[in-house]
Amino acid sequence: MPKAKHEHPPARRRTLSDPLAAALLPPPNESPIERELRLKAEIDAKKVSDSIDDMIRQERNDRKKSRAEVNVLLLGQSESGKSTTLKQFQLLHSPSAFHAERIAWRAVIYLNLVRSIRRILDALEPESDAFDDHDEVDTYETAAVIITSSGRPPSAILGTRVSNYDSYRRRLEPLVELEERLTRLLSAPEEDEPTHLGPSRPGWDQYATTHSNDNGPMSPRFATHGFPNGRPAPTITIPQKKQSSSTISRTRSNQTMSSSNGVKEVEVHISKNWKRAFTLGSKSKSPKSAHSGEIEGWWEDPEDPVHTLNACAPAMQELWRDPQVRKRLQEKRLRLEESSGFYLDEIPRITAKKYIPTDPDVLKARLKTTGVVEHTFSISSGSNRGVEWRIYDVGGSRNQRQAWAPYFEDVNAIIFLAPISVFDQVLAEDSHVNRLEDSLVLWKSVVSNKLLSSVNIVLFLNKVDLLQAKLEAGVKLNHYMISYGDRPNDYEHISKYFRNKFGVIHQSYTPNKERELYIHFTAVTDTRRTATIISTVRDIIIKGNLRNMRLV
Ligand SMILES: Nc1nc2c(ncn2[C@@H]2O[C@H](COP(=O)(O)OP(=O)(O)OP(=O)(O)O)[C@@H](O)[C@H]2O)c(=O)[nH]1
Ligand SMILES: [Mg+2]
Repeated sequence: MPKAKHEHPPARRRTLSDPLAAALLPPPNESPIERELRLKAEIDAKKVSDSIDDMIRQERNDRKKSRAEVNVLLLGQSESGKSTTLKQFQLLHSPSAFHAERIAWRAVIYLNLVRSIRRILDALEPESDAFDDHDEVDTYETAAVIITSSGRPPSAILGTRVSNYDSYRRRLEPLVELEERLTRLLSAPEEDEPTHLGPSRPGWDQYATTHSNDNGPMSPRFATHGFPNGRPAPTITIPQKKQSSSTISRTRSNQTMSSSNGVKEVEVHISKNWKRAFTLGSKSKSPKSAHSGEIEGWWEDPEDPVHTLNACAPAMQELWRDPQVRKRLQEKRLRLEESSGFYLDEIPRITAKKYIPTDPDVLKARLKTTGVVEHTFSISSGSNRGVEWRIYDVGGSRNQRQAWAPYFEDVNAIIFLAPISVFDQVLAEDSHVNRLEDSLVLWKSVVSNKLLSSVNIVLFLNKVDLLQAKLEAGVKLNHYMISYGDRPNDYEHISKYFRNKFGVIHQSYTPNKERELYIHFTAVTDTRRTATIISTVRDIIIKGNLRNMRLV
């Protein structure tokens, strides 16, 4: 029943050209008794209307409950740990699917390793010092290069010479071609900056499975050139939901634009197809069969990258362990350990012919997200039983952020990731912007967003392991954040400081003063620790959701 019909007629005069207004006007010459009866009838009618409204609301809530659906959006700058958090959700709630995909991460891990080696070699290059000024701040994707040469001691500028440099270059030459090959495999050939995945060389094509493409249209490359074996091409799969084609093309063109700033990196849209494409389907069906040796594996294929890696392993190992190299990296403030460099400590294992990525390897594999990746799973135990969770993982770099807004409307909760170890780093996409400052600005814009006012927000102050390591290495926060003053440069004080800084922004800018903010210190690559946090977060989200539904 339309509400307007039961409201008391307002005192102001209504125009009689409005038939509804005319109908609601009190009859002319109404007696006091008639007026009393009319008002009573209106009050009764309003009661009926309200009870109908209540019923409708209840029905809607019941419907929501029976669907029991929770939409969670992972937000935060690039490299904040969103995709890693999604992997942890997968590992916790669909472990068999996660494990089935492990082998597909091999290419990414290889590329991460090869890029780390290349970055070391570049850093050792004697001429590189000549260009080492402010505009040359290293902004490679997985870079952990922090600051510029300004203020460095002259010894650092001149640099330690690595006596075996030429020999390393020569012995590791095959990796140059391998890096290109892997990049092409994981990228689209027609774009300067890779944005999606696809085998690009005949030797690699055979790694694709013959599954039909169940996840979207053929890629332009497939349409133009075709693939042998009628194999489907992996495609960018930005969910269509609420996204017009213009949004999608805008996303794409922005991705291309970002290459113009000289930042070369692999951007890969994680899709089922991509994972299938690199499951080495025809040769090895699963890690189990590879172990059991029932069927021959990729290691018997001379085209497989493992052979180049395996052959270069001793040289890689020597390079990484060379004290002169370590010294030079220190001078250049290159902290590879913080990014994909962790594979450098595991060279023999990772380059082994029958290497199968472990869970921690997959969690550490770095693959930049473009577009929005959706992952759905049901929780089969505890108070969340039967709830369908839909988690959206977005690309966090600046040119990706315009794709977030369409997801704000339906979201129940946001997990915002702010890495707090990055206080001395600059953005990969803009070397003039401090990463932590960028996170704070982004945080402010999310918490102040009116569309999100009733959305539960959980803040992950992430990468605390790296923060600890950095502080232990003597990096001073107050060199980068003057406001920190002369407080102790230890984890306890600094973590509190960050908690407070983010908390105050929420308090000051939230449009909903009732909203509680949940803050966790996280290292999302750590499975045990993250599993506990995830289960707490799940409960918070479910409770908050029920509370919100009652308020509908
Ligand atoms: N040591 C450590 N590494 C982390 C942590 N969180 C994420 N990483 C690593 O940081 C890198 C970037 O993480 P991602 O999850 O890919 O970052 P993202 O937010 O999805 O980045 P975009 O897709 O570019 O938006 C990966 O190599 C992760 O393994 C952490 O808490 N500790
Ligand atoms: Mg990501």
